[in-house]
Order: sequence, then C-alpha cells, then structure tokens
Amino acid sequence: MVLDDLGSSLRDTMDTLRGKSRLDEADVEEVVREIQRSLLSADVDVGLVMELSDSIETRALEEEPPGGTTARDHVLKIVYEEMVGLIGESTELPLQEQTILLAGLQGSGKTTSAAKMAWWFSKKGLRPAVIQTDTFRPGAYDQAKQMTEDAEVQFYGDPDADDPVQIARDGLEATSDAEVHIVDTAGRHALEDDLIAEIEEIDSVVDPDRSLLVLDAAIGQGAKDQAQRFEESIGIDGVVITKLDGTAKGGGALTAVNETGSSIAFLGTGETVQDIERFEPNGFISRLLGMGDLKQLSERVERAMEETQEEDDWDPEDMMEGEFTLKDMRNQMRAMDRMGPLDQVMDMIPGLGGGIMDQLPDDAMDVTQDRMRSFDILMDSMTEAELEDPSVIGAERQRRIAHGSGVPAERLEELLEQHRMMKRTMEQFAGMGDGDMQRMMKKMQNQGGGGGGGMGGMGPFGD
Ligand SMILES: Nc1nc2c(ncn2[C@@H]2O[C@H](COP(=O)(O)OP(=O)(O)OP(=O)(O)O)[C@@H](O)[C@H]2O)c(=O)[nH]1
Repeated sequence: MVLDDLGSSLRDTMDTLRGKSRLDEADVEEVVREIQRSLLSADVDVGLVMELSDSIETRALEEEPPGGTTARDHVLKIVYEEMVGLIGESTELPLQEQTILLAGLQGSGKTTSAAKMAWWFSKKGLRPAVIQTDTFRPGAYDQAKQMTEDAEVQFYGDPDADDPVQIARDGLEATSDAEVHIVDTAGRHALEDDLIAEIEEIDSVVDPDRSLLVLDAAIGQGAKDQAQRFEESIGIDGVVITKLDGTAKGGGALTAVNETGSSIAFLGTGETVQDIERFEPNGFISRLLGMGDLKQLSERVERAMEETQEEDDWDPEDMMEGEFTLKDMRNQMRAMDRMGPLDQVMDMIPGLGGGIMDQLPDDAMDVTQDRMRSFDILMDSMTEAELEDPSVIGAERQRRIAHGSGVPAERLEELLEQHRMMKRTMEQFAGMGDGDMQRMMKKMQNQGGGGGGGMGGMGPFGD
C-alpha cells in the first residue's frame, strides 16, 4: 500500500500523544520529523514535503484545539486535512456517456487499467468498450482481449493492422453502441518523440472527454517529467496510479499529480480486472492514518455478497432464518475470498487498520487464507448430509473425511470448532431486534482510531 510506512510510523508517533491534552513544541517536532522521513522515503518531492510539514507545524502550534479534543486528535485532524490538501480531490468522472483516452509509458499498466475501468463502469450500470490501439507491443492485443473477456465487456482491436490512428477510428465506429469508450494506447520505454506524436494524433481523432495518465506507483521522481510532457501534448485530466499492492512508495506519482494540478481518478491494487478502486481522498487518507475506510469496505462486501449469491445460488436471508450449516459457512468464506486479500480488507476496518495488523507477523494473513483453502478442500470430501448437519460427523466420519481430502485431522477439528462458533454467533444475531443491531453498528463505527467513523465524504471527524 502506498506510503505504508507513513501510516505505521505516524500511528506510532500519534500513540505517544495519547492522554495528553496539550502539545509542546517537542511533540510537534517529533510528529513533523516522522512525516518528513516517511514522505521522503516514499519518493515525495522534497519541496512538497517541506511545504506540507511547515504548514502542519505552524497549524499544530498556533491553532487552539477545539474544546474536548485531545492533543492527539487535534494533530491527527491537521495532518489529515493537510494530506487531503496535498493529494486533492478525486478526478471528476460523471456516470454518463464518455470517451476516455489512456496515456503512459510502457508497462505502466495501461492495458490492465483499461480493462479494470471498463469492469468498473459496467458495475455502475454503463455499457463500456475497450479499444486497443497498441500496435507496438506484441501481445498487447491478446492481453486486452483476454482481460476484457474476464471483465465481460466489449472489445475492439485489430492484430493485423499497423496504424493506431486508423484502429482508433474503426474502433469507435465498431463499438458505437457502447456508452463509455476507453481507448488504450501504446507505450514506449521512454518519452520518445514518436510516442508523443502518435498519441497527439490519436487524441485528435478520438476527441476524448478525459485523458488519464497511467503511472506505476513505484515510478519515483521521473513521474514529474512524464506528467508534464503528457500534460503539454494532450492535456491530462487525471491520473491512474497502478501497482499500489506492490510498493510502499507512490510518492513520485503523488508529486506528479500535485505538479500538474491534476487529480487521481483510480487506484490499481492487483492484477485481476476487479482490483481497482475509485480514488476517494477522504477514505484514502483515513486508511493511511489508520482510521479505516468504511465506504470502500461496504462496497466490497456488497459486491462479494452479490457475486456469491449469483454464482452459488445462496441467500444470506435464509441463513438468518434456518440452521447455520456448513454450506452457509462455506458461502461466507467464498464471499470473504471475493473481497480480496484479508490484509487489505482489515486495513479498511476502523480501529483494526494499522494497530492490530502491525502486531501480526507478516505471514499471519496468508496462514488464514491457507486455512480457508484447506477448509474448502475438507468440505469437498463431505456428503450432502454432513454439510447440512455437521453434528453427524463422529470419529469414524472424521477419519474418512481427513483421509479422503488429504488434509490433517486437526484441520478438520478446527473447521468443526469454527462452525460451532459461527453458529452460536448467528443464533445470537437471529435473536436480536433491529435496535440491538443498530447499537452494535454504532459501536463499531465509534471504535475508529480518530474517534469518528471515517465514512465516505465525511472525513474521520464528522462534520
Ligand atoms: N500487481 C499489480 N500488477 C499490475 C497492476 N496493474 C498492472 N499490473 C501488471 O503490470 C504489467 C504491465 O501492465 P500492462 O497493462 O501490460 O502495461 P501497459 O502500460 O499496457 O504496457 P504497454 O502496452 O507495453 O505500454 C502487467 O504484468 C500487469 O499484470 C496492479 O495494479 N497491480
């Protein structure tokens, strides 16, 4: 995750402020030093770092914390606001007919992002099409074709043609019934003149509503030049930062956004078409500062639940009414799996983000996912009756299942124990009235690190 280091070191520093009602200069200096160190090591431009840290320092010392606010919350609020100011708003992206042109260097993730964005628009109810004009990189056509198939969206490309401008023209015509056109372009190793000339020509034929620059999060200081060059030639409306799953940096990309006065449109967080997030500055910074991002989390949960219901023909409502079976447990696990890597999900839960995650060994989450996989294999070896009512699984059946699945018997015991636990929890839920449910949700929200929810556009401190 981008600026990961900033998140964890800031949280540590903030923790030392717990319980204090006033800040002295030494406290503020300590916080500012941490911020500088982390931002610089994440490749944020020095000038920007100085600007940001100066204003944090001045505000933290001069502004009176509002009554009832702890020193820690006061500083956190200032850091939060200044970071949101640095990163800016999200690129405007109305959900309507539009043409989007993608630009960027080779390997930055344009083709992948084109398919991801198409998937994203399709989930928002629009009909997207991807047009692949990259005739430069062998394999770009096949890659785009495959990814758009995965995303279940329309695709146009011509592996035999060699004129990208003509492909763009033909592509727009061939996909005229699509509502959102995403035009992928060729990259080059560096900012060669012919790349710029080519994209200018495509730009004039396509006449995009938005041109987005795709930047690899690990790009470092070079991002600034690239952004400026593309800005001069075709005008950049927004940036897509890719490969955030693979780096703790990302400061170069943030600097580029700031330098060109553009904004961030999307974040890429993995290699599959679903690994894309619309950039939301409030949620992003909240997550970074360990306050969780409830909005992204609820979107992911909703999506995962929908898919599980569609594909496995499962209705969670039934689960609340009848017995909680092993099948229900399996469906829940599948929904969890669809939400993406557990550590990313945990990061979005206020109060859990940072704090708890930092205390776990690095592979703790893998182990959990590993466990889920072996549970799945064990359940494959069970009969229908056992899945419906695991209480029939005595010692004899346990031996058979463990043997048949090749999974150690202890795992099976863990599975049965986990099922018993979840069943008990479900029974408690079922006995709850709506009022209890609401109180519990409220409690969860109030456990957010900054003392607030971190919900959507509201920021972690409420309004
Ligand atoms: N882990 C991870 N990998 C990514 C992400 N986005 C792209 N990639 C990978 O990065 C590599 C390059 O991505 P492409 O989409 O082919 O890049 P491109 O900009 O279209 O490249 P050219 O067509 O050569 O200009 C591929 O192996 C992708 O799978 C991401 O968000 N996370």
